[in-house]
Amino acid sequence: MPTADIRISADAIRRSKGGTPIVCLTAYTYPIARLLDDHVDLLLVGDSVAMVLHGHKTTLGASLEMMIAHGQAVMRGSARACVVVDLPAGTYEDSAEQAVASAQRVVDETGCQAVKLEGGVDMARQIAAIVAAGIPVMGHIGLQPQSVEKDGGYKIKGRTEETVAALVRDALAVENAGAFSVVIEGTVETVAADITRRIAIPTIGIGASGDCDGQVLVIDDMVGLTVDRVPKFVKEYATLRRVISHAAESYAAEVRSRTFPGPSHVFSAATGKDKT
Ligand SMILES: Nc1nc(=O)c2c([nH]1)NC[C@@H]1CN(c3ccc(C(=O)N[C@@H](CCC(=O)O)C(=O)O)cc3)CN21
Ligand SMILES: CC(C)C(=O)C(=O)O
Ligand SMILES: [Mg+2]
Repeated sequence: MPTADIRISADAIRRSKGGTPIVCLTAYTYPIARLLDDHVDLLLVGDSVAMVLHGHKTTLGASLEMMIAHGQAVMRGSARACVVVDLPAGTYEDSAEQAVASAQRVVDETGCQAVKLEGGVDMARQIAAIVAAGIPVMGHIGLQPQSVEKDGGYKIKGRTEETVAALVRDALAVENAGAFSVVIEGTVETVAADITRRIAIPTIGIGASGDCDGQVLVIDDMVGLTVDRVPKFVKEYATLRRVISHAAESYAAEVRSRTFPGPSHVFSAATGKDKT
């Protein structure tokens, strides 16, 4: 079990701009949180959980209940990392009141350090209201997966002058609304680097720029567990697909040949180990 409950706060993340890059990964489960907690600054319970663990086609399959259940699992498995939980689509866009109610429920039921929501100028009121309620907010601009249907796919942002200007306006709006940091996803590299220089809160890049103040990846992508095609910006540091497939192949062969269970996996009457 995790011991010391001295977590990195959202404010500590905010103050770390300009220092060592911020290390962030998504986490959705207790064992993965246990394994990552020693190595990262920030664990993001992303709404990507709907796709990665639940098999939904898009992140629009995430619900507040799903995010809370995974947020609780990640909090149980971590002690040190700052834990941020995504607000899923349909739980914050309508009004500041709806956004505060959803954020408050996530924090009350999980104990996480902060929430994240997608949007810039269009969500500034929601961000400001959640911050005013005492809950730190991480912004998310650029490619916004919750807008995949409106956008007609996962399209890289900032390829035209107008979209570059819109990205800068979004970054400034998120900063001015009081967010402690902002994810920049799927943008032209120079635009993310430029925004990083222009705002005082840390930028966390994903498919954005090495000049961002930190980086994030989906954990299953990073360890090579994603079975569907991974985005171009992913680097696989392991190939767990292969490890799991080989383990299942060996297990199946041993069950069919009656090699498993072996003598050490069964209980004999003599030792009494099978008595209850
Ligand atoms: N496993 C996983 N990892 C992720 O990083 C991730 C998800 N799932 N699901 C939600 C979003 C979607 N993501 C993506 C997916 C593809 C591109 C991408 O490479 N887009 C190309 C092709 C666009 C198209 O097909 O039209 C581009 O050039 O824009 C970017 C981000 C990132 N997020
Ligand atoms: C990849 C990050 C930024 C995310 O929003 C998610 O995993 O849902
Ligand atoms: Mg997300």
